Amino acid sequence: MGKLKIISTQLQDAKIIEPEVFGDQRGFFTESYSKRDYQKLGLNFDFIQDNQSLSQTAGVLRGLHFQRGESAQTKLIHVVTGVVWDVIVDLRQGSPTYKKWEGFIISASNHRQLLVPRGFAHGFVTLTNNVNFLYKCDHYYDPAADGGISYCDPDLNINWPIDLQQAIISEKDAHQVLLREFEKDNPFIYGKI
Ligand SMILES: Cc1cn([C@H]2C[C@H](O)[C@@H](COP(=O)(O)OP(=O)(O)O[C@H]3O[C@@H](C)C(=O)[C@@H](O)[C@H]3O)O2)c(=O)[nH]c1=O
Repeated sequence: MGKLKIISTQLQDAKIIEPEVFGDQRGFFTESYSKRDYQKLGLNFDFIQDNQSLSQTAGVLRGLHFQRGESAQTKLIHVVTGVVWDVIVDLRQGSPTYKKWEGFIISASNHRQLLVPRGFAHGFVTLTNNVNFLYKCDHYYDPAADGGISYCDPDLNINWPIDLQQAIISEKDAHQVLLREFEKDNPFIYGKI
């Protein structure tokens, strides 16, 4: 059992969590997730899918992604090798932080976890080679509800800490629509809160 530190962010309901890390001459040990301890902090989620991605080089940009409506996912993310700049955007109409974004350094060495609430878009860019990125989700992958918006949407104006011309981006993410176009076709990405 380790002590968890929970840190608020500028965005409503999004949290940074710092698990206790026990270091010794071999390296370290940490409980990367304990349902019981998270529940004690009011982080009461039923995580049912774990995902891992490897990004082989610095400059890989993934996002911005979310699942719509009933299939929306809470994500609990962390990094086990390397460093990312992670960004979240509150897409919940009615939220006091609707359409605001915030970025965080999440790395293997800072052990930080980011709790991304349902109704948020999520993305990251790798700042080192060989980034192993892990996240838990509380809803299964639902390709029919898969949603994405452009990482360079001028209405969001995300200040990515890299040269975007050099970024390595999937075909899908290179062609994501702007939030305002997405919302025209899908008036309720998540619903009003
Ligand atoms: C997300 C996901 C993808 N896939 C498949 C679909 C596709 O063929 C392949 C690669 O998917 P993508 O290109 O969407 O992978 P990626 O761009 O890494 O997508 C991820 O990006 C980050 C930012 C997130 O927030 C995640 O929720 C997820 O959307 O994996 C699954 O089978 N299950 C899943 O849960």
